[in-house]
Amino acid sequence: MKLNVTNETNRLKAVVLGTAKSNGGKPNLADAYDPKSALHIKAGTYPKEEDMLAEMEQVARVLKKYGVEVFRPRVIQNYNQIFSRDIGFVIDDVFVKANILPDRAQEIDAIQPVISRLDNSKTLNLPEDCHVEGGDVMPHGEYLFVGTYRGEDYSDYITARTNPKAVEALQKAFPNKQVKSFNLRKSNTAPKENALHLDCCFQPVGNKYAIIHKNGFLEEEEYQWLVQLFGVENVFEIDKQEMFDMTSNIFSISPKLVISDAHFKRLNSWLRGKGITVEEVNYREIAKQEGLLRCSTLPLIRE
Ligand SMILES: NC(=[NH2+])NCCC[C@H](N)C(=O)O
Repeated sequence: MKLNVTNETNRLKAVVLGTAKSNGGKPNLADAYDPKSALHIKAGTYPKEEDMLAEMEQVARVLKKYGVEVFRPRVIQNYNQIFSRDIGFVIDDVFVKANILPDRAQEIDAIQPVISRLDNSKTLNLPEDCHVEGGDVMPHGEYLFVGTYRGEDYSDYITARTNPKAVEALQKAFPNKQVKSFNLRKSNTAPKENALHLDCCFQPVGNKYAIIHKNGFLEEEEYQWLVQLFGVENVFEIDKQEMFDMTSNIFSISPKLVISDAHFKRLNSWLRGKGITVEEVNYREIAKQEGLLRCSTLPLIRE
């Protein structure tokens, strides 16, 4: 299989879609690794497997409708495998294995059948002390955008998943790309103050647009840099509640076609106004675990 991903929106050909099968049910509060899951565990509203399964089937159906080849992970019993995005990522024709949160380390085994189809020279393992998850990594033509957390207290945050060492290693591994990193706001306890990954507060869409949440960025100038790159008139700014709802975490099948949540009324009508077709699904239960459509997909081939 020849991989190819150079941006977030080119016509999608092949993708891994996570699975909610045997996801292990409601974790103990102490075992939650993001604040939004913790909130729902406490409130007694943690999502049920059957509901999440049904939601993810809607996405599978849309992908198939548009002729996308869909791979699913092998099911590991009682293990959360919904958010395939984070376990690895494709940059150009290279598959990079993520050095993910130890709680999620087994997830990669489940896509071994996909990895084994790749040329060995086209897979990359970063050194163990380079922490990185796919939700923080976005190729964008000549650029590689990477969400990170640069604070000295990095290790206090279970919500900080990509460290500056990984940013450096990615720059070394992809010398032809200009790596642009973004210091993201982290909170272990307040989901509205937590940009868990870059894709929780930013994502390019269409051929020149982007969705963004200012408060997700710790450095004003890094936020401004993105706004200038896309042009202020092409940027859809979302508020705290919208970030909490995961509004930046839609998924592009092509520059003219996205999968979005039916509840994102404001975003969806803005997208349609830009000539983009919006396939709506219901992903409200998945969203309770602080991830959404981008997080549950791992693109392998885009045109
Ligand atoms: N790319 C993403 N934003 N992924 C979301 C992952 C959510 C999952 N609950 C975690 O904390 O790891």
